[in-house]
Amino acid sequence: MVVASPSPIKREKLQSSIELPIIDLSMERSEVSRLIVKACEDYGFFKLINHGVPHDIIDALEEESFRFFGKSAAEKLKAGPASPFGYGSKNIGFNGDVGEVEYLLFNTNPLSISQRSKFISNDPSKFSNAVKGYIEAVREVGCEILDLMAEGMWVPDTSVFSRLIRDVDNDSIFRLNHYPALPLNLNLNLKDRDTSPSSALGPHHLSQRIGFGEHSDPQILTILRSNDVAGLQISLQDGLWVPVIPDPASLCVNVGDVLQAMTNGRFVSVRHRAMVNSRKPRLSMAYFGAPPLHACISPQPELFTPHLPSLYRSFTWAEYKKAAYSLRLGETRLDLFRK
Ligand SMILES: C=C1C[C@]23C[C@@]1(O)CC[C@H]2[C@@]12CC[C@H](O)[C@@](C)(C(=O)O1)[C@H]2[C@@H]3C(=O)O
Ligand SMILES: O=C(O)CCC(=O)C(=O)O
Ligand SMILES: [Fe+2]
Repeated sequence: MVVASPSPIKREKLQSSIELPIIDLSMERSEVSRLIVKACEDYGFFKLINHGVPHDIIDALEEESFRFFGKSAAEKLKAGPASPFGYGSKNIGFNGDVGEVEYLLFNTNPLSISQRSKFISNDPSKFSNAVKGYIEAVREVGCEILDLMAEGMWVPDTSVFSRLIRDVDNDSIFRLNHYPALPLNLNLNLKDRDTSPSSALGPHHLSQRIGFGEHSDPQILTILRSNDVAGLQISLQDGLWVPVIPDPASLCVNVGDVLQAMTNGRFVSVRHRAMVNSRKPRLSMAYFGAPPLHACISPQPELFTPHLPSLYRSFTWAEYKKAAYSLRLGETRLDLFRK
């Protein structure tokens, strides 16, 4: 029997907020590709500015998302359960993980979005157009970033990564996460105070509650946009969590497990999590670019060196996905595919 996680209240050492590398997509191409490669090697994460996703597309989706999450629980449950697509609350995946989050998960196929929207909105075409418009725009950014990565690593076939998420059979998914603000009684609960001097939690030094527990993303890359509320943290060294400064104008890009394997470990799929630590609700929208199920994933031979031969065995995305979905959120599943 699967047992739910214990209480998500945690007291841990936090490093003060860091500024991730900020990459301006409007800069000169070879410089952008050099900076992206460096960020993916050093952090596995970066922020993208001047990304070209129109503000009205982002605003429309934010508005539609808040409209949905503002509905009554009974109304929202009509869009669930998330098995795997649809509405979910607190339960994440199928293996007992829980967090202070509610979410909508979609397959990025336009037809599937139209059908699902009927259970989500009173104006399904308005909702589905907002989701489709955003996904289309963000996928283009994803393809561009993947091409820039290949160029920056001197991989001759520069579409080797982007081809996988452009494929008509790509298995990409899209997620809207809503982290409700803490109820006032929890916000003021003295026993939840974090007295650690290194706490970066703001003036009240409240202990944090886990919204979305620590994990790496299984896919190729993730593009995440959030409102102006803090919550995302990344694990740079073992046991040290670093809060990411929220910036609604930028997109936060991170390397997924598949890209770590394809780059033979040169890029890192970094563990991250989202906390609920605010009096304001947090909304994040995450595009997870994934290959077709039958696609064969293997490290790029150009990235082998005499000191670093192939680290991972070849596998299909279907094989990897099956392993990921059969394990807990925090599992380091890519290790199962090491040679
Ligand atoms: C516990 C789980 C939730 C998850 C599937 C998994 O079994 C392990 C990976 C989890 C994750 C993390 C990134 C994405 O948010 C996600 C949609 C994904 O592809 O892998 C989630 C899965 C989920 O919430 O269903
Ligand atoms: O909401 C966030 O900032 C992070 C969510 C996340 O990591 C995920 O959905 O995989
Ligand atoms: Fe994630």
